[in-house]
Amino acid sequence: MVDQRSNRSATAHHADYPRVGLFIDGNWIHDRPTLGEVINPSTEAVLGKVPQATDADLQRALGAAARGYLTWRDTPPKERVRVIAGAVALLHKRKDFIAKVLTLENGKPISHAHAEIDRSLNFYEWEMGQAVRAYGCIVPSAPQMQKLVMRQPIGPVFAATPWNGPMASLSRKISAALAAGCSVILKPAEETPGTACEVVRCFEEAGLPPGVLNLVLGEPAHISSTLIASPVIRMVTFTGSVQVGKHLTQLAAQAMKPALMELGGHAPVLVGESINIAQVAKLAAITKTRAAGQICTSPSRFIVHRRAYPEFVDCFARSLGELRVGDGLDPTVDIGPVANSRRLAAAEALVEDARSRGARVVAGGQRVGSRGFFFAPTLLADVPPEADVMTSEPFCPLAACVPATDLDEALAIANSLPFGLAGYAFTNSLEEAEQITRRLECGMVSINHFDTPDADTPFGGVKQSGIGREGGPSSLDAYLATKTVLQNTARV
Ligand SMILES: NC(=O)c1ccc[n+]([C@@H]2O[C@H](COP(=O)([O-])OP(=O)(O)OC[C@H]3O[C@@H](n4cnc5c(N)ncnc54)[C@H](O)[C@@H]3O)[C@@H](O)[C@H]2O)c1
Ligand SMILES: O=S(=O)(O)c1ccc(CO)cc1
Repeated sequence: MVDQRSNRSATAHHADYPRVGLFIDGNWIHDRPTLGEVINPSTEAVLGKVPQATDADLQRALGAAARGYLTWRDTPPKERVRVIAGAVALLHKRKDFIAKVLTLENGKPISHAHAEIDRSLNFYEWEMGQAVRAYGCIVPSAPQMQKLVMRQPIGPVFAATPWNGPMASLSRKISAALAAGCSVILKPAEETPGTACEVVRCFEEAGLPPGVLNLVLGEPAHISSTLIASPVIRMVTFTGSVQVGKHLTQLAAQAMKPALMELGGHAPVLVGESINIAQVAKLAAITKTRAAGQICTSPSRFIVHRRAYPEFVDCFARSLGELRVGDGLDPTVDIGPVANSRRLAAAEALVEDARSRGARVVAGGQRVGSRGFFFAPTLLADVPPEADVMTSEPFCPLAACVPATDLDEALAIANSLPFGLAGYAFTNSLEEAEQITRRLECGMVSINHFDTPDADTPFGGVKQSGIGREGGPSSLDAYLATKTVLQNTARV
């Protein structure tokens, strides 16, 4: 996380943490005023400093992205793939180091950091395949008239990415943009810039031409408004909160630019009556607490058949209680800290609000220790619909449980929010599963497991959870513009 308080005692850089810089037109820039410090959420120690791009830096990044685009657009797809593959090879080679950087700045357990890197590498592998298959088409026509549909890279892209998946989110975006032939100005989260710098370094060393991938850091609102308004930028892609997503979409609309938005959710989990309750509860505890509950697809609202409810609540609470909270660098730890003191305060407030409205706190409910931003895996039962946790994304290791009498009631609760990203259901009834997949208002639904889309399937939300999809067979669509060519082949 970035911390602008000036009273921190430790200022030395952590030995395993890279120096954070801006990367513009193929050059690293470090000598800029400090925006804030990167803080290890497990220890609250300072890891490094975040340099703040000046307005001149932003203009240089725009100029570089414009030139980089012309080079990369005209680079044959097979050659683009060769360069991306070189970067991927370096990412593989440096995986242990990058995983440590990711855990230091984000807090997630080191094995989860490795898993996030593996997942990210899949995104690059998938988009390399897509790069050579960005086919257009030929439309049947009359003699001497050719009707062609070409798909060309849309142009320089502005990509802003969050701290909760410091590598996965930016990899989704730059893998597709670079495969399509676009240049990119990346603004990673100021909280987790080290991982982003390491990824960019791999592309630099793999021979990506200058200006094709640029990295800027600074005041997010200023960077976004400057870059999105510039005629150089042709497309905006963001992963983060609904609130910021709406703001960036408005900026994009003012400049008539397409926006790909992967925003928040509040994932419902429908639990039927005839399932293996202990098994599902254990899986729920593990999934709920991944990234300390700070994933947009985190299961949040457990809507449980009334007859299974008491046993499910018991088993879920027990499974949460068995998980070990601590510094992610300790390989025996299951759950790391939340990202910052804001998230800790948010978790405490959600628990207090629910408790004051009559909910039962059946596991956790408070912070752990006095140093680091640790919050106990928490389960709230019998949560009334008016409690804040039932309507606002918790983004902490906190699950809410409510009973439902039948599927109609469960679906009504699940669909009652203006969000629709992930949804989950556990049932052994084929009929129920069919109804749930059809009626649940969300961009993805997993039945009888908690997995979320990998590179090969589309990922994105409905309602306020976003616009557009990442991954899957159409992953390059957002980064390509369609051009129709009507060509009279007769002599004129
Ligand atoms: N969907 C996701 O993956 C995701 C990721 C992070 C946060 N969130 C949501 O956001 C909530 C608040 O988290 P927070 O306290 O870190 O939020 P925040 O709004 O203070 O900042 C979150 C991130 O958004 C970025 N940001 C903020 N304003 C921006 C702008 N104008 N342009 C570009 N980037 C901008 C920041 O750089 C920061 O990294 C969470 O509770 C969660 O609901 C969602
Ligand atoms: O830890 S991961 O599951 O890889 C992950 C991916 C994306 C994001 C951003 O929402 C967070 C965590």
